[in-house]
Amino acid sequence: MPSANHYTGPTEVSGHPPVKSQTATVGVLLVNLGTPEAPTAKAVRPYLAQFLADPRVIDYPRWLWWLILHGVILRVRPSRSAHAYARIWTSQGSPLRVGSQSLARHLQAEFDRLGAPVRVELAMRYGEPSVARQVARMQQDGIRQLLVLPLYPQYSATSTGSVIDAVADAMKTLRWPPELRVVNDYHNDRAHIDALANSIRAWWAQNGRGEKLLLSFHGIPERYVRLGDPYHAQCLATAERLREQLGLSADELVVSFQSRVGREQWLQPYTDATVRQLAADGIKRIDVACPGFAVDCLETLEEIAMQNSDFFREAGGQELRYIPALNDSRDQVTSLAALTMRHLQGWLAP
Ligand SMILES: C=CC1=C(C)c2cc3[nH]c(cc4nc(cc5[nH]c(cc1n2)c(C)c5CCC(=O)O)C(CCC(=O)O)=C4C)c(C)c3C=C
Ligand SMILES: [Fe+2]
Ligand SMILES: [Fe+2]
Repeated sequence: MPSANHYTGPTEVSGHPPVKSQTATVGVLLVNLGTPEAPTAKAVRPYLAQFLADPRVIDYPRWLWWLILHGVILRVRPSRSAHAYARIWTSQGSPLRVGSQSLARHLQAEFDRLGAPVRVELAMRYGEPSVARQVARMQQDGIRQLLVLPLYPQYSATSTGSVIDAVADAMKTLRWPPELRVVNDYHNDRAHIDALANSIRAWWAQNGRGEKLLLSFHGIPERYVRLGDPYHAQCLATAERLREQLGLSADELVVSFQSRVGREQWLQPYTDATVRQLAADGIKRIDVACPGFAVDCLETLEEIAMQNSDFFREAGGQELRYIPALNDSRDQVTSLAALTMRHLQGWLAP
């Protein structure tokens, strides 16, 4: 296809076989967190070892953290986590992997439909397929312009920042790296907020509305925010935009932070304490959405839909209903395609 991306040369370098003429396309690399290969302690251990050794995730002095990680955490957490993964594992594998792959396929189909010469691939920050593997593969296939889209709507150094590190490391290994762009966040993107609002409205139309809508975001240590991480502010901004779009009063919407690990203070209010408090306040039915997760995973399907649902009922509530993530829905695909096209400006022929 003749376009700004049509790469034809060099066809011959003196003394070397001709380089095959090929149509180079722009590459879009979706990156999600990663997930174990199986819901077993044996498979969860190396996943957690890589994840929790990342200094972007836990910034304690390396030697001290190494002792705690290998001496304590990796002895107990893998079997506990494996048990949680086993509750949500599907016949096709981990929901995070299955959902992310499906989203990548749908996004590729959308670019094909639009006639945009864009190649979409998926990488995992931890585990396989790694960022390094996918970047190298795309470069070998002639990708000369690469847009990285971390599947995290809100920027945090612990998530998006860590993806940027991995991409930078991958680039270091290439003699001729592609031109590079990175989507930092899309927490306030209009089409994204519309997609979230539409999915919640559609879910209410089918299931009725609870007394409160709880938006639960993944937490991070509160100290990281004090050091300059914009994550907290971006979560609150997403929640506020969503509240406006849904036409809810401040009282009808509650924001909380989940998935705390360790003893430090994380962003508050905590989700588990919040659902218990709502039940103690006499609320019988709450709906929970997790707008920080592009795709359903352990943290939504197990921690929210199972664990926190139990907490709510144990504290006197009747029903906690989880509203699924956007996953590979039409709205998610079109909003991410539009976001991507904006970031590709100048790389695609008009
Ligand atoms: C220990 C520190 C952690 C920080 C900081 C953190 C930030 C963070 N995580 C996500 C997204 C996901 N996290 C997931 C699982 C998960 N997260 C942590 C720890 C931290 N996360 C652990 C140890 C785990 C593994 C499971 C467990 O043992 O509890 C997942 C789900 C993965 C899956 O396989 O389904 C996601 C997604 C974000 C967005 C974020 C910062 C904003
Ligand atoms: Fe996490
Ligand atoms: Fe969790």
